[in-house]
Amino acid sequence: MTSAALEAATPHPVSSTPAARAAVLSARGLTKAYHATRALSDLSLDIRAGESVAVMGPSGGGKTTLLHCLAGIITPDTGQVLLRHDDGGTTDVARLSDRDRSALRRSTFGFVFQQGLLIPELTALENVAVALMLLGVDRSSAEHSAAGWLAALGLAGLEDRRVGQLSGGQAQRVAIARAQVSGASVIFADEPTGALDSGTSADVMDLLLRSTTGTGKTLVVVTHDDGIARRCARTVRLRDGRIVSDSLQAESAA
Ligand SMILES: Nc1ncnc2c1ncn2[C@@H]1O[C@H](COP(=O)(O)OP(=O)(O)OP(=O)(O)O)[C@@H](O)[C@H]1O
Repeated sequence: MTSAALEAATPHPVSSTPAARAAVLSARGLTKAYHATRALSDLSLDIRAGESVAVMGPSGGGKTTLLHCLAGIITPDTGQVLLRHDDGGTTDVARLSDRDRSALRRSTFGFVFQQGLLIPELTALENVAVALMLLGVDRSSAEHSAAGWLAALGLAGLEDRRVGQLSGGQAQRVAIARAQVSGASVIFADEPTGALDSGTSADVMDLLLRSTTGTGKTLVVVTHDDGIARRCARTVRLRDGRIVSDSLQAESAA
């Protein structure tokens, strides 16, 4: 697979001009508590367009809560999540209605989780195409785009397999395709390789990076795996809902 093939499969390529390196997502003073548990504590973070950010730290440190706030899956108790648009305008994701946050998640964000969240009754092709059909794209066009993404991720020939007939690594590649087929510009991944062996994990992570930051998109990955974090350009460590370190990798895949 070449990056040209990936770009060809991307229906809405994202600009990678220097101007696009401004923060695409800015968390400002995020606080989130679950009863007596403070999951996030006055947390601020800028994520630049086109960067890969690994979010690490001990269990219970607030990684998933941060990712869910950034992605508009949940709202913080206080603070802002500013999403910058191509025209320079911003939206505070934390202040949108449930309905608008759902629409934003479908159009602008993509998600890859540990289990892939694929629908077992559907084929690989249908699992990817359904993301476009939910946006109103007709079935034939959706399946055409889905087939392009599957091919770009090395899954040509497996389009008609159901999820149970795929290996863990193949299923995660389907999930990567589904996360991006709608033209999402920011991809969120929570332990995307957590269920894979180390060799497969490295391959899937490389594909995730090449298909996202490799084509100008932004990737935020929650991981416990140092090997995955080292492949990202930047690592942010959380503890007790606060950022305790934020560092750039000297060398990385993105
Ligand atoms: N829905 C919830 N209800 C109650 N408490 C929650 C909920 N979600 C998270 N928490 C608590 O908030 C804190 C942060 O959780 P979070 O899942 O963000 O941490 P994490 O760093 O992702 O942990 P892990 O590495 O174990 O997945 C933890 O103490 C957790 O128990």
